[in-house]
Amino acid sequence: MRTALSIAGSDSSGGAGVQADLKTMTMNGVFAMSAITALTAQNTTGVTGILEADPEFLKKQIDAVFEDIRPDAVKIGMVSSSGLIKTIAERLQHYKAENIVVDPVMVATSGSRLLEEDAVDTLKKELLPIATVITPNIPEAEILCGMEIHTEEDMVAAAKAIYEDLGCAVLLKGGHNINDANDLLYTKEEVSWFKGKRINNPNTHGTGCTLSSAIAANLAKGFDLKISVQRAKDYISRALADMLDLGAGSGPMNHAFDLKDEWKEEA
Ligand SMILES: Nc1ncnc2c1ncn2[C@@H]1O[C@H](COP(=O)(O)OP(=O)(O)OP(=O)(O)O)[C@@H](O)[C@H]1O
Ligand SMILES: Cc1ncc(CO)c(N)n1
Repeated sequence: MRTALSIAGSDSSGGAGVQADLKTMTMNGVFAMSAITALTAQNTTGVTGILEADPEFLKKQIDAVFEDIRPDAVKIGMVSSSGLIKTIAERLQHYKAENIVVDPVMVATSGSRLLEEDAVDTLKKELLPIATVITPNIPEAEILCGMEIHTEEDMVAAAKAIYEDLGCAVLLKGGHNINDANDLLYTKEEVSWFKGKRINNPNTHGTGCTLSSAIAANLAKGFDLKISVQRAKDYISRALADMLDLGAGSGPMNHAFDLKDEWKEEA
């Protein structure tokens, strides 16, 4: 069985973070493991507390995984602060990890900061350049490239600027657009659009975590990046279409839908 590791924060309400990652990876047919960067006390209405792991303990978790069950892919979500980012980058390079998907999580859907402001530079210098692909949403991409994004042309220009600055493929997510949910993949070879019909579901807590984990799971199974992104997009559309409605705020997606074997198959 193929394997994947989520390096991310815990979401007590189960919709985002490590909990979303493990559900998504399992549904996509890989064995899922975790190294937790931070505990959050969180629900659909917001984050009420954050307790970071210390970098030495995060290192122990990553070492425990790599020295026993080497992951075929690694997804990285909430990294919280510079010390944790440096530890992750150093360990992944040490183990020559492959298929690294970084979701540069900065602010939760509810508005709480999940990355310290002064850690953005460390993220850009140390972690993003070693990624196979990064998956910023529009506000995150604006911070990474310093330009405003209003149109699809702006999305192409921003993804190009980030690619040229950091050297990693960029999947710029359009989930924050009003009318559609079109994502743009910018790689060394080509620019591809993944067109998505916007599903009228306000419960989008954890969409970014789910998409990046589904990409990692499909890379782990041997699909190339473009196919992995398409399969991940199909997965998230299916999960959103279930219209689960839990909690008072932006609720989580359903992952426990009837499983088709095609979600699990390897390349
Ligand atoms: N209402 C929707 N209908 C269809 N697809 C959506 C919808 N909302 C988001 N998506 C898709 O979900 C994925 C995640 O996108 P989004 O831009 O919402 O990420 P994010 O802001 O990082 O998520 P998070 O809310 O977890 O921080 C993208 O593929 C996006 O196109
Ligand atoms: C722990 C955690 N990671 C990521 C996100 C982004 O959705 C969140 N809300 N919580």
